[in-house]
Amino acid sequence: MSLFLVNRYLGEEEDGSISKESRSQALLAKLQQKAKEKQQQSLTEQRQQQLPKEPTQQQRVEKKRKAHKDSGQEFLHPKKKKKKANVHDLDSESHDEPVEQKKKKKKKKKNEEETEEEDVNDGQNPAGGQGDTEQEEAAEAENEKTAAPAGFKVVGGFENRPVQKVHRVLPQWLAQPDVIHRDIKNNLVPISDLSGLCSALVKRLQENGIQHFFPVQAEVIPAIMENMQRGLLIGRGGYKPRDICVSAPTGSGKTLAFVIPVIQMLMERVVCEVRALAVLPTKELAQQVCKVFTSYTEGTALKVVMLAGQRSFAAEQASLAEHRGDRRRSLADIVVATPGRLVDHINKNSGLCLQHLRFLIIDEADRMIDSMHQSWLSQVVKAVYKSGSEPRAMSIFRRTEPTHVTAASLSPPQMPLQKLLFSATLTQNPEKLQQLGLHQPRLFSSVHSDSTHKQDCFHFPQGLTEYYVPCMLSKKPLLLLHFILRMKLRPILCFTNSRETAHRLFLLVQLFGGVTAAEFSSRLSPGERKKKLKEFEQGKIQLLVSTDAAARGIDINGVKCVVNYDAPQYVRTYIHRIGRTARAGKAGLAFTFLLGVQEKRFLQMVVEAGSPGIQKQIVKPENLRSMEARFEVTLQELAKVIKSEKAR
Ligand SMILES: Nc1ncnc2c1ncn2[C@@H]1O[C@H](COP(=O)(O)OP(=O)(O)OP(=O)(O)O)[C@@H](O)[C@H]1O
Repeated sequence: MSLFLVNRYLGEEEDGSISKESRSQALLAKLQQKAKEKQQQSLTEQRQQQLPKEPTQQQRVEKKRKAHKDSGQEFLHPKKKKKKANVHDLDSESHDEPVEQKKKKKKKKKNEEETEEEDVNDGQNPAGGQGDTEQEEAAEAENEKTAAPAGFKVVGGFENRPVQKVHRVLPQWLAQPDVIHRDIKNNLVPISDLSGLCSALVKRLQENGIQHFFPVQAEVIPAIMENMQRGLLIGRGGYKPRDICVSAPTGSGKTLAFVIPVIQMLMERVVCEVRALAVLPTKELAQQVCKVFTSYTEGTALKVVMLAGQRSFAAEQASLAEHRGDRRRSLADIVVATPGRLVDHINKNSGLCLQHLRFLIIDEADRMIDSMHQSWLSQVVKAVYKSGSEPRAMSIFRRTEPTHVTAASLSPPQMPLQKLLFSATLTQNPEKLQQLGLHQPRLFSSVHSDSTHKQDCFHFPQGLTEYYVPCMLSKKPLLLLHFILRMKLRPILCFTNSRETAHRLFLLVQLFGGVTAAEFSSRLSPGERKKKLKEFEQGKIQLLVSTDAAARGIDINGVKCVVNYDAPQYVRTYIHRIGRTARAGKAGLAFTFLLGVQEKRFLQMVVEAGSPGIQKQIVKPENLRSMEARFEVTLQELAKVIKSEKAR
């Protein structure tokens, strides 16, 4: 039995009498005939396509007939006219003068050539017309050039259109944030107006001199605490609470906006477990936030531990948990950490258990997003959803890693993990924020950005006055000395772009004399840095020359003036640097020294970032003259000091 039946096409006549050869010839002839037909069809199609552009011969004749009628001249059909012209030429040839004859001969020859061309054109002109005027001839010649050779389709008609600008459309949560007032002084809210705060916390606030909440605190604290009625274990209505993003100016009080509600919500906890984790980019910032947490947990059972590498790993480990036999007992409710050290503790299984984590606070969030390549967040999330040692039946509030929201995924009650993001320069780039895996985020912002707004526009502290000082490179140190010694602007926090510049400038000012100065950079140990900051805050140091190590988040009381000795390259750096002054609604001054070549770009950058206005401050050369001689001597001394430093 055959499995397959193959039918072959044998042509229309399935006559076995016809030989194979003649059949194939017949087929070939048929195909050729079809190809010819197709060719002709495509030719007629092309002609038809061009027809609307070119009037038909009949239309042209009609048009001419009408024109001649209007002018009262005799009308001749183009073909007849051509014939007549030829006859006339021949006639005149025999009667004209010899010179004229020559000319006419030449002309005739030319005409003949042209007629030949026309004939060729006629043969190929799809419209089939014969040009009467030179313009028509030119047009037909052009047609000949562009007409497709038979059987080919000419591809074309492409234009160079300008590319349309793509307008950014922000997701609704980013485009329509809960607005925070920028004006602190006129929008203070008495602490008694905020319900839900326990009396111990209110008392602590008052002891720290806080009678009113700043606008950011008045908005964000209730938003974090709105899940409180359900306790820690389930979000409102059984749903996972929304993550919260806060973008508010430098010095607007963002730290207390998360410290207060987190403490309030953890206050009622029964078992000590790590339930809040605050991650900050630097040791100094971790220390600062840890200090605030410690201050407000005083008198409560809550314990705060810092993991930032200030102490040895073993010491940090010991502060996290204690082990009795095979039982582990957590010693920390709130952990404040830098990402590197945190990952170390997670990986080395040092006793840090994050399975009960309720709040993940990401301060200086935009900077933390930039450090996402360290994958600290994915490690934290992994540790949070790690299955515990307790039996499955016991863990009623067992956590599963978040997936798509479905009825099934929502049905078992889960202890929620809520992310709280804070920054003065929070990115509005949804792609970047997406990296944080936010859950139905809610944005609080002092910048109301509609969807068409320029990307990343920020608000500056209201009490801040910005200046730029045009200067020459060689005069920069003198300018700084002029600001401290003549204008008596102190204390000054001065920023340079490198630690070498910071060091030399510090040495120079110290050698010049008349002012107590210090440097703040990675040249110093963490202990030394801490000491310098303290002395600066206490007024023992009048000029602190720093790298960007002190640009972000550092809260130093009483900085009246910030000087950008080196212009910052990025607008975020500028905002954070100048944000070390004019904090908590106070006034402050910011000066930026600009070389001629830097002016245009810098000013444009600052205006685009949303600066309310930066003013020009000119320091006349004669104001610096009296210090110049001393300055020259100091420079020589500086060279010696640096040489000896290098030798060492
Ligand atoms: N309600 C308040 N009343 C009085 N002072 C306050 C209040 N809230 C905060 N402060 C003070 O304001 C200063 C700035 O606060 P904080 O450091 O939290 O600002 P920030 O918004 O985090 O700034 P940055 O963006 O620079 O980190 C601190 O010295 C803080 O003690």
